[in-house]
Amino acid sequence: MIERPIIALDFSSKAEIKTFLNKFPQDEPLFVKVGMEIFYQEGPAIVEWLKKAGHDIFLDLKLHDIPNTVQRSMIGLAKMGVAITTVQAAGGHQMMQAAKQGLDKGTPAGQTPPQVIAVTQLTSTSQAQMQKEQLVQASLEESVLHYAKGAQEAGLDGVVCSAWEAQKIHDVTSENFICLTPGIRPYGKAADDQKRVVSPGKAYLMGANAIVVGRPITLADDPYKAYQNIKTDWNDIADE
Ligand SMILES: O=C(O)c1cc(=O)[nH]c(=O)n1[C@@H]1O[C@H](COP(=O)(O)O)[C@@H](O)[C@H]1O
Repeated sequence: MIERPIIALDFSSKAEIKTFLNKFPQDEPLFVKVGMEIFYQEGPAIVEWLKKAGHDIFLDLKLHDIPNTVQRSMIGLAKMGVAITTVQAAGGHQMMQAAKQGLDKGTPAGQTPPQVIAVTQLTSTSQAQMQKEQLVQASLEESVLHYAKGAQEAGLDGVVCSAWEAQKIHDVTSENFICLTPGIRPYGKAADDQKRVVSPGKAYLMGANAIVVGRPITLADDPYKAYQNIKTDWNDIADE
């Protein structure tokens, strides 16, 4: 289990991230998510800068391409020294294997390769939407479980999913197969564009191994307080 909530740094510039992180104690190492929004603005330098400040990085670029392209991209990504990265499960078995091979090949000697997890069905997707837009006849849960089994068979470390699916994923894979869950909302907070939302404590009870939280922290009046409250909810139940 990753005890710190992973904070999604969904900002469009380093300056905005600086302002945001200045609201946290400067000696507190965080686990942060660098996603497409900031990565496409600032490039790998943002990862380097956050690492230097002592933070662990989840680099979420959701790779999805032919196996050769994904493998070669992962060789480059592995040099950035991040803890976790992502691919799209829909890219298929061979692509996921290629991602893992690329990370193993690209990781400098003596370092541990990043863990790689597969995005299943986005937490902003509802079952009705999935069936209509992706022309999938299965239920959303069946689709997520199918992707999770495929990711495990391809040698990946886990999946990104909603907490609603986490326990069943563990049942069909293993207890240590990572279920990293976004779509986290403390009780009473707006779901925004998310469809499958769960509170931090409930996510733990439902089998999540890690939570990713963006707007409930980044848009809070007091981000550090919001972070601490979420961390307490997530850890308190986990400690019981
Ligand atoms: O891969 C992700 O991180 C991800 C997958 C998913 O299914 N749903 C999802 O919300 N995310 C990410 O998790 C974060 C959630 O942000 P908030 O909805 O603001 O808490 C965003 O950075 C999303 O990109």
